[in-house]
Amino acid sequence: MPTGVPIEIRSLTKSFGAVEAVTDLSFTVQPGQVTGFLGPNGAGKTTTLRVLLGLVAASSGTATFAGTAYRDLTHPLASVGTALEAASFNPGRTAANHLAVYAVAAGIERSRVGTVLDQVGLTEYGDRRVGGYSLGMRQRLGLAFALLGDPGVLVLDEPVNGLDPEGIRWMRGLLRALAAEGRTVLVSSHLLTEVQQTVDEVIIISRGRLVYSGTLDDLEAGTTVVADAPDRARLGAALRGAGSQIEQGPDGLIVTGVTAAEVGAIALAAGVPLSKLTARQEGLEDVFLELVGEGDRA
Ligand SMILES: Nc1ncnc2c1ncn2[C@@H]1O[C@H](COP(=O)(O)OP(=O)(O)OP(=O)(O)O)[C@@H](O)[C@H]1O
Repeated sequence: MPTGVPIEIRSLTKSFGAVEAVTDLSFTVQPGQVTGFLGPNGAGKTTTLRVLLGLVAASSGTATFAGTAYRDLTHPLASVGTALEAASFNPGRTAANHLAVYAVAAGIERSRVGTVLDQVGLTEYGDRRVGGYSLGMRQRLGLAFALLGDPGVLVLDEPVNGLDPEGIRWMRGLLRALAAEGRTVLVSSHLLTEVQQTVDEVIIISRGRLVYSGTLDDLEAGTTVVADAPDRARLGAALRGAGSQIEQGPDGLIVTGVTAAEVGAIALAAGVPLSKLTARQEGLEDVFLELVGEGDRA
């Protein structure tokens, strides 16, 4: 059984002329779990993955597999399986033919072609030309290619994009099973909801910088407090004075970054009687949008 190694991104910066796509980015992706690599469009996910896979050079910093750069891997396809977005397959060739060509070139047993087609549910379509494939079938073929060398690490760019709900459920099961075997599985997406039930860990970037790295559970624990007082302005001033972030909500002040008990204590200390105090679990997507600075657009 292939075992995964950590993916290590260290102080990675990548500029394209005047555009800094990735800035001083550091994170580690551990084996044995599915990690989501999240951020809105243009956040720098694809750039990070392209540097990791040796497709573009970093401006500074490193992106390695346990210290080894992709180009220095002895057997790349057998170590790291990749499916980048918009993978291009010759439309005139069949899926089985495509995979066989790659297998032969990489010295991988031809029997793996049937195995991976089976793994991704394309066995009965293996002899059809890829030109007739739906987006979802192309995604499955991309994954079949990634699995061809039975690698310990999988790097997948937007793998559920284009899949129907049934396909997403299937992909979730497969990725979780691959991680449970000890592989390192990194899955990028611009939608947290799309991968929410698939990932254990999340890395969130925005404008090329890390904004969150940790478990999905910890991310979910973000709470908001709604508080109100007959004298709302005084309550607002007291909370602001204590360093809390507040905004006007329909039924009170929405306070972030503190617990309900802390809001109560701040109000008491300021001598402001409260008329309302409730802790509200934020929707996960709200937390995500807040982190990436798109809360206003939610
Ligand atoms: N080859 C390039 N030349 C110039 N700018 C680039 C190039 N590649 C990416 N960028 C810029 O770098 C930034 C990050 O892009 P990137 O594609 O990495 O983001 P992303 O998070 O993958 O977004 P998406 O989800 O849309 O793919 C963007 O501002 C993009 O315009």
